[in-house]
Order: sequence, then structure tokens, then C-alpha cells
Amino acid sequence: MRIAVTGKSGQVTSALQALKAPDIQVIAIGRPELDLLAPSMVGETIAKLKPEIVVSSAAYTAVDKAESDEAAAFAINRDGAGAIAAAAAELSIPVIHLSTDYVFDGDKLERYVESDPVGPVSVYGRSKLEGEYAVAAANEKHVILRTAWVYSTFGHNFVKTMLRLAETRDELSVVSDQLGCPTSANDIAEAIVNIAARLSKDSSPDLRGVFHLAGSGETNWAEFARYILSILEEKTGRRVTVRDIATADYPTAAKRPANSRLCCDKLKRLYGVSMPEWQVSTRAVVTKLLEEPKEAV
Ligand SMILES: NC(=O)C1=CN([C@@H]2O[C@H](COP(=O)(O)OP(=O)(O)OC[C@H]3O[C@@H](n4cnc5c(N)ncnc54)[C@H](OP(=O)(O)O)[C@@H]3O)[C@@H](O)[C@H]2O)C=CC1
Ligand SMILES: Cc1cn([C@H]2C[C@H](O)[C@@H](COP(=O)(O)OP(=O)(O)O[C@H]3O[C@@H](C)C(=O)[C@@H](O)[C@H]3O)O2)c(=O)[nH]c1=O
Ligand SMILES: [Mg+2]
Repeated sequence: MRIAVTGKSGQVTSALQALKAPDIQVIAIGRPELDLLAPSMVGETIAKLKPEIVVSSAAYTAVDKAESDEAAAFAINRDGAGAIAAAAAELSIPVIHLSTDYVFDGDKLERYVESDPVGPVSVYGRSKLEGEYAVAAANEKHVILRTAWVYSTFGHNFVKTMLRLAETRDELSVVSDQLGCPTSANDIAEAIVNIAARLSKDSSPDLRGVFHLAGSGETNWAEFARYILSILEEKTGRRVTVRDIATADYPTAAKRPANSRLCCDKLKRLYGVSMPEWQVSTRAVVTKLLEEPKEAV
């Protein structure tokens, strides 16, 4: 199967490219040939690749920066995503689009299910929500995967930030009052390939729509950091502690949901896809990062 994925160096794109799945060809398309800020050539660029499915992964993901760069965030996350979905529709092929837990306001006390009301509290979250609507409107063959707290050996993410800060500090202060589900980009990539394979041979409407896809279990950012640093200590002997702080003590431009834990039962029910425990995948990524020479990390 030929899968075209948007974004070149992104975490999910890189994980898809690193997958060693037989019969899967991943073609990454991004800047300069495909710039979501100037999507006029999107249709032509994608058609040339002759994909069987399109994964829409490229996005404006700088959550704080988006607060003062709203036009670009919406141009990429709403209009760009819509253009990608439309390009797939032109070819009569499905689009798998990545969205985020930040479409929720965080006030729910339990895990969020797909049918829960949305209410983003940041520009990034609003732009991604508008992207969901644009994708759904442009291509009826759509699967929108809301994922969360993505980390990997690639690109930028919280795991890499914690390991970097731990090089020069003996204690890190991290918020403990935001709950969520850390998700490995490798696990997302595997799930995407399974979903794509099923979608390409089964046009049942039940398989379309919004699905939650996140690592199993749940945690908060401070606990996540503590787990990352426990592996650092185990592997290198370096001990760095984590101090729990409140969101109010870590001011950021963007507001984040206090709870964005995702219930992923729908994906399991309809696709038979479930994700590993977040600790298992975090351990694999941290171990790999610690083994890699510094320049490559
Ligand atoms: N990271 C996270 O924690 C989460 C991410 N998501 C969603 O998952 C998806 C994948 O995220 P992730 O892999 O972490 O993303 P990254 O932040 O790692 O990468 C973003 C990608 O978007 C591309 N991109 C940005 N602007 C443009 C543009 N104007 N034109 C073309 N490409 C552009 C980048 O291109 P280039 O390679 O050229 O830099 C890069 O490949 C996104 O849709 C994101 O919203 C959802 C929940 C959590
Ligand atoms: C670096 C750092 C962060 N924090 C806090 C800030 C924030 O509340 C939380 C996580 O910080 P980050 O900036 O890594 O996370 P953030 O950019 O909010 O991550 C989000 O990215 C987008 C793309 C998504 O879609 C979301 O699912 C989510 O993964 O940790 C600390 O408390 N201490 C620290 O030293
Ligand atoms: Mg960030």
C-alpha cells in the first residue's frame, strides 16, 4: 500500500518512515514542494504520488507560539488540513487526519469519549478543531485520530526536553495538575498502518469519523517526567528529582486542559486496535535516546 504523509521531519511522519512493515510504502511530502501556508498546489502534488491513502500529519504544533500567531495556526491546521482532505477526495481515497486532546476544555472529571462536547481553550486547540471540521467536510472517507502528548526519538517533545534539562539541573519543576495520556509516535504509526489497511478494503461507514488514539493508562506531566528520569538514573546513575508544581506556578502563553485523558474504546471496538501502556513505550524511547550519540539526538 502506498501511503502519502504530510510533513517531512515531524514525529509521526518519521515514525511512519521508520516502520518496517512489509508491503507499506511511506512517501513523506512537505516543504518546499507542499507548503500548507500556500496550498494551491496541494491537489496536483498529491495526485502525482498516486497514493492509496493520505495521512494528514503536518500541523502548526507550537502551542504557546500559536497564541500570537493565530493566522498561521489556522491557515495550516484548518485550511491546510482541509486542502489535504480535499486532495484525497479528488482521488476518491481516504484521509487519516491527526488531531489532538487539546480540542477539549479539560473540565470533565472522567476520560473523554469521542461524542463529548468540545471546547478548546487555546488557539492551537481551536485551529485543530476547525481542522477536524474542514477534513470531515472535504472528504467523506475520513478518519480523524485524536492523539495526545506525543513523544519519540524524533523532533521535539517533552521526553527530549526533560532529558536535555536533566543534563544541567538536579531538580526539575513540573506541573502535576494536568492529566493526560502520553503516546509514542511509533505506536501511532503502527496503529495508522493497521487502520489504513482496514480502510482500504472496507468502506463501512462505521469505520469513519472521529476516534481517540492514545497510550494506555494515564498520568500527569510531573509523574511522566519522574518516570523518564527514573530510567535515566537506572541507565546512567545520574539522579534528577522532580518537584510537583501547579499550573499557576508555570505561566505559559497558552492555557492547557487540566484533564485531557482520552478513552480509546471506540477504536478497539471498531478496528481491534489498542495501544501499549505508556510506561512500556516511554521506556523504549528513553532507552534509545540514551544509547544514541548526542549529535543524533
Ligand atoms: N506533538 C504532540 O504532542 C501531538 C500532536 N498531535 C497532532 O499530531 C500530528 C503530528 O504531530 P507531530 O508529528 O508531533 O508534529 P511535529 O511538530 O513533530 O511536526 C510538525 C510537522 O508539520 C510540518 N509543517 C508545519 N508547518 C507546515 C507547513 N506550512 N507546510 C507543510 N508542513 C508543515 C512540519 O514540517 P517540516 O518537517 O518541514 O518541519 C513537520 O513535519 C499533528 O497534526 C499534531 O497536531 C496531536 C496530539 C499531540
Ligand atoms: C518544560 C516544562 C514544561 N512544563 C509543563 C508545561 C505544560 O503544561 C506541560 C507540557 O509541556 P509541553 O510544552 O511539552 O507540552 P505541550 O506543548 O502543551 O504539548 C502538547 O502539544 C500539542 C501539539 C498537543 O497536541 C498536545 O497533546 C500536547 O502534547 O509541562 C513544566 O511544568 N515544566 C517544564 O520544565
Ligand atoms: Mg510544546
